[in-house]
Amino acid sequence: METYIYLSKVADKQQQEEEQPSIEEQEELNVADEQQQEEEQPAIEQHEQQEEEEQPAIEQQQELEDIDMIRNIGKQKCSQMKSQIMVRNVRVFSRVRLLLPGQGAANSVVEYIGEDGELVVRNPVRNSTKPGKDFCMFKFNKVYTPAATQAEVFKDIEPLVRSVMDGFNVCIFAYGQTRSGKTYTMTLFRNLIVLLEQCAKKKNIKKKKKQSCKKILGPIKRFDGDVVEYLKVMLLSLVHKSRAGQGRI
Ligand SMILES: Nc1ncnc2c1ncn2[C@@H]1O[C@H](COP(=O)(O)OP(=O)(O)OP(=O)(O)O)[C@@H](O)[C@H]1O
Repeated sequence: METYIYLSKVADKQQQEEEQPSIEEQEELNVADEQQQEEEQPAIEQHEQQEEEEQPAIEQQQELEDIDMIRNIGKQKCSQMKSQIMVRNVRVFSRVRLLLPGQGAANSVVEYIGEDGELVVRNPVRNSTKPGKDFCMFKFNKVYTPAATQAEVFKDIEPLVRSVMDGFNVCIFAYGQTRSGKTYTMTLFRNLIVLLEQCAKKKNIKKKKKQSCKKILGPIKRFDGDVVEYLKVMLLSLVHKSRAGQGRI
């Protein structure tokens, strides 16, 4: 193999020497080249000038394409956001109430509270004969431990009030068995009323926002009683309407 390469190299060298033009021939070739270049020069200049003239148009076209692309991305993002909002339209939070005096810790059925909304409860029927049925896991948007304060819960509800001020319809309600802490949690609405009142009084705020706040506050103020009671009445009337087939929740 090595011998073959060597021979081929020698042959190549001989061929190159034969193909090499003489000095006179080379000079002739150079002159011809220069002549050709001179002839082509105006055409090249014309082409360059044309490119220069077309450049702003190309840049403009590019700009328009970029704007189109940004718009399309914007539209996609908007529809993505819309679907995300739809998915997150209903949020379910669970609040585990602390045990009240007289309720022994042994009676608690809560086995595990995860940070991502997992809640594992134990079957209160002891010595269940069905294996695998002793524990049940639920998934919520968030689970508040018995240590969670009212302020912590309110922090998550507050953005909903802000969206009410922006004109969105929001419904918050508590559901659970008796003495599970619904009224206790709903007293947070007193804080919401304070927020709405502040919004309605603010000077540097949009007219639409002010109107939304006043619209909600109006019937609450006219109600002769506590705000939580007002909300209970509202919810109850909705349930009655729904039962009578006149409306729905
Ligand atoms: N997170 C909590 N921390 C401290 N005490 C609580 C908590 N949640 C509820 N409680 C107390 O538990 C008791 C029952 O709560 P609450 O009255 O809110 O229950 P409820 O679900 O509204 O009951 P009902 O359905 O009978 O109206 C009250 O004495 C309340 O103060």
